[in-house]
Amino acid sequence: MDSIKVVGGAELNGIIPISGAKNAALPLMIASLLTDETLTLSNVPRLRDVAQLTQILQNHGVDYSVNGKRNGQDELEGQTVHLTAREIVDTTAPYELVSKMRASFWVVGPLLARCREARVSLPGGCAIGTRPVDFFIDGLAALGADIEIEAGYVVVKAPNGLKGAQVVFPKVSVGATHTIMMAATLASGETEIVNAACEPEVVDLANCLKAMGAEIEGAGTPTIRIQGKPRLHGAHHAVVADRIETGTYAMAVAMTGGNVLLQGARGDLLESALHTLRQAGAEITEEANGLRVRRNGNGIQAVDITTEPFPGFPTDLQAQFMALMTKAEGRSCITETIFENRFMHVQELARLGAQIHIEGRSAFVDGVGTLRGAPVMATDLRASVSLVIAGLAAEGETSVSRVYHLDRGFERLEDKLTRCGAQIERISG
Ligand SMILES: CC(=O)N[C@H]1[C@@H](OP(=O)(O)OP(=O)(O)OC[C@H]2O[C@@H](n3ccc(=O)[nH]c3=O)[C@H](O)[C@@H]2O)O[C@H](CO)[C@@H](O)[C@@H]1O
Ligand SMILES: C=C(OP(=O)(O)O)C(=O)O
Repeated sequence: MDSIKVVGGAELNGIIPISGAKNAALPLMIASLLTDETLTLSNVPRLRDVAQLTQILQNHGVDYSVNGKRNGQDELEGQTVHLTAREIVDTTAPYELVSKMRASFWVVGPLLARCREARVSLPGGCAIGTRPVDFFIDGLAALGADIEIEAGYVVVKAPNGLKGAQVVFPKVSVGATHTIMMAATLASGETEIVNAACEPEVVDLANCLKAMGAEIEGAGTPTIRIQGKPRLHGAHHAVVADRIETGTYAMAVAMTGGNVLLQGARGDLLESALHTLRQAGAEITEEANGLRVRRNGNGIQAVDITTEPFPGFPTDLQAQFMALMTKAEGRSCITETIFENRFMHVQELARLGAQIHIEGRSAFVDGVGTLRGAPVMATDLRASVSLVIAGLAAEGETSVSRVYHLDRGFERLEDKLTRCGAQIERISG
């Protein structure tokens, strides 16, 4: 299995292009199931999760093609993909495919809305909590679906089609919001989603659905209203910039020092995280073509954070922020409120010399002067990249194994960091 070798100590200086967001690209690709016309998506990142979802969609009958530019720039740019679900040939999403990635479960909404039935395996995904699907089941039932769980599969049927209704989520869920919003676009009448997720990826999906002919109001607020339509049509949509990749590299620069332009980044998508980074001592400025992050000389201050749904501090940046806090001056308290098991990076950061102890939902990080490189391993995507960030500032060599986690969500990670002066390489093995 491949690993990533990082030799710490170098500052980061230069330009890092920000890719299209994984967490937007995935639901956008799934939206192609809602129409028999072609959905064209540009700025799609080249990631393992995108390849995995492509396989799942192809299994349903989606025709998939890519036409990136065939010149030297191509490898640096997001790809443009065309997805055409002229006919759904199979309404089953099998365990072998769905168990690898949480978001693949979301096909249940479009398949049910378009074909009036679906059989979708219970999902997998990052091991960060139990991650049930009760909100999806209750939401689809509210739209009139009959639902049974059979041998690990969610079997949904709506022989007379879905009917618009009020769907109230007990807790904010990004995936359940995506799924019910997509299903409701083809239901009869109005659907109101109450306590909807406000994440930028929900807004991006809503914008694409609107371009496909859906009528949606309120995306980005806790109440979304959808007027169902008999059919949607093809469209062209560009995937929004990845706010988690943006925050990750901003934290890497805060960690190592230096001066990097995060090209194409949108500050309005991660104000809470940027505010926290400024409090910690990073200088962040908006420029015409992105965000510039600098830290020159000054130390990093300890800051407390609590993860929250958007616009709060994102759980997907918690591990990276913890890595930064391992070298801060003072004690930081990091509280995780979204997932009950998202501190798996703590014991690995400890291998590098970090001082962290956990009390319930909070981790207390006492900054240390020096981290020292070591072999480490992570069990999920953001935890893995937090170890890379720590390795960039550690003395000596850090080797991060289970690189396939990083490949799920970070496009050309080693290349982007190397171009800014980091000593980082992939070791095949
Ligand atoms: C591919 C993608 O976009 N993944 C993101 C998405 O995951 P995902 O959509 O899976 O996360 P949710 O927003 O659904 O999860 C939020 C919380 O709701 C709970 N819950 C959710 C559904 C349900 O039916 N029942 C239930 O109890 C979850 O266990 C969790 O505690 O949002 C998370 C929260 O911002 C991010 O960390 C993930 O990166
Ligand atoms: C948790 C994540 O992904 P997933 O929901 O696909 O497990 C993530 O992107 O950090």
